[in-house]
Amino acid sequence: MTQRFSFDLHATDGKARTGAISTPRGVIRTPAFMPVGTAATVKAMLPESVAATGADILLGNTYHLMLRPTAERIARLGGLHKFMNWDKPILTDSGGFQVMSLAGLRKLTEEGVTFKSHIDGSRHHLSPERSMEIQALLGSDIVMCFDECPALPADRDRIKSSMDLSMRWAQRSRDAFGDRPGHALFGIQQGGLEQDLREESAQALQAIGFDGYAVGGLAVGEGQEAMFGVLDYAPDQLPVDKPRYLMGVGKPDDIVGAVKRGIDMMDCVLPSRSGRTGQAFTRHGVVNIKNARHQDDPRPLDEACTCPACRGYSRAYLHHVFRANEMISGMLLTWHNLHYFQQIMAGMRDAISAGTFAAWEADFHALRAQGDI
Ligand SMILES: CNc1nc2c(CC[C@H]3O[C@@H](OC)[C@H](O)[C@@H]3O)c3nc(N)[nH]c(=O)c3cc2[nH]1
Repeated sequence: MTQRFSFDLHATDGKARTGAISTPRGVIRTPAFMPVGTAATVKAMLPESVAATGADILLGNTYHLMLRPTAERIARLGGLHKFMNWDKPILTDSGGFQVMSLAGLRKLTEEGVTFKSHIDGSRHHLSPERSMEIQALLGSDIVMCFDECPALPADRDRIKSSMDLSMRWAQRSRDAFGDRPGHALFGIQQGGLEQDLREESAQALQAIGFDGYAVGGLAVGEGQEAMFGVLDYAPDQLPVDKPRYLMGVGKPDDIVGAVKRGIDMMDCVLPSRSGRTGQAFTRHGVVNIKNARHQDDPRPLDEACTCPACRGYSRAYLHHVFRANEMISGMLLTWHNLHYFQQIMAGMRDAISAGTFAAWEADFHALRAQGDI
C-alpha cells in the first residue's frame, strides 16, 4: 500500500478518462462516484453495505461534523475513519458551501465566516485556517480548500469578487494545510458561468499548486444545459495529470455527461436522499415506488440489477414498506440507488478502457424511457 497520494491515467476515449487515485487507505478507481456521508454516516447504510455497492471513497462534511459531535471529539476517538468504521478513503468538503446554504445569521469577511448553528443556534467560525484544522482533526484523506460558492444567478461583478476571495482563501488553505504526506489538498475552481473568470481561477489555483482540482460553483440551479456548457471547457482549463472533481453532481445523465467531458470524480446526495423518499433510479428511468400502480407488481425494480433490493424483493413489497413507513424501505432503496450509480461508473470505466464509450453512452440513453416507469 502506498504512503503517497498519486493519480495514474490508464486510458482515454475522447475527453473521457479512466484511471486510479492511490492513497495510503486504498485505491480510488476513476471515474468515481462518492456517496455522501454528511454526519459520519451514509444514511440508512452500514459502511460494509456502502463498500458492497462498489464505492471506493465516501464524503464527509466539515460543517456538520464541527457542529456535532465536533472535530475535536472525533479526533479524541481516533479520527473519522475509526469513528464511522470506514477504513477506505474519505474526502471532506470544507464547509463554505454548507455555511451559505444551511447556517443562520452569517457574517462573511475577508477573514472568514461567523454563523449560528442550524442545530442549536450556537455561534461558530470558519476560515481557511480553521477549515484545514478541522479536516486534519477528522483525518480525511482528501481535503477541500475553504471557498465561497456563490448562488446563481449572480451578476458578473459578484461572481468575480467571490472568485477572487476564494482564490485568496485557496492560498491560505494551502499555507495552513502544511506538509501532510499521503493526504491531498484539492483546489476549487470558481467563476460561475463565465469562461474567462474560470480561466483566471484555474490559473490562480495552478500557481498555488494542488493535488487535485474541483470544478466548483455548479449544480446550484443553473440547469443541465448551462452546466454542460461550462463543462465543455472547464476541465481543459485544469491540469491534465491531476484528478478533476465536479462537486454536487448529480442525476445519472448529469454524471454521464460530466465524465464524457473529462471529469474524474463526483459526489451527490441524490441517490441516498431519493432512496429515502421512495425514488429509485434504474437503467430504464425513475420509479416512484409509492405510486399505487406498483402495489400488486411482483417484479423487482430492475430485472437486470444484482443488488439485494432487486434480488430479494418485489415492487409490491417495496411499495408496501414505503406506504407503511417501515425502516427497511429507505435501506433497500438507498442500497439499490447507490449500487446503480456504481454500476454506471463501472460501465463507463470499462467502456473508456475498451474505447467504446460512445456506444456505451448511446445504449445508456436508449434504455431510458422518459418520465416514470
Ligand atoms: C449540490 N450542488 C452542489 N454542491 C456543492 C458543494 C457541496 C457539496 C457537498 O454538500 C452537500 O450537498 C449539498 C454534500 O454533502 C456534498 O458533499 C460545493 N462545495 C464547495 N466547497 N464548493 C462548491 O463550489 C460547491 C458546489 C456545489 N454544488
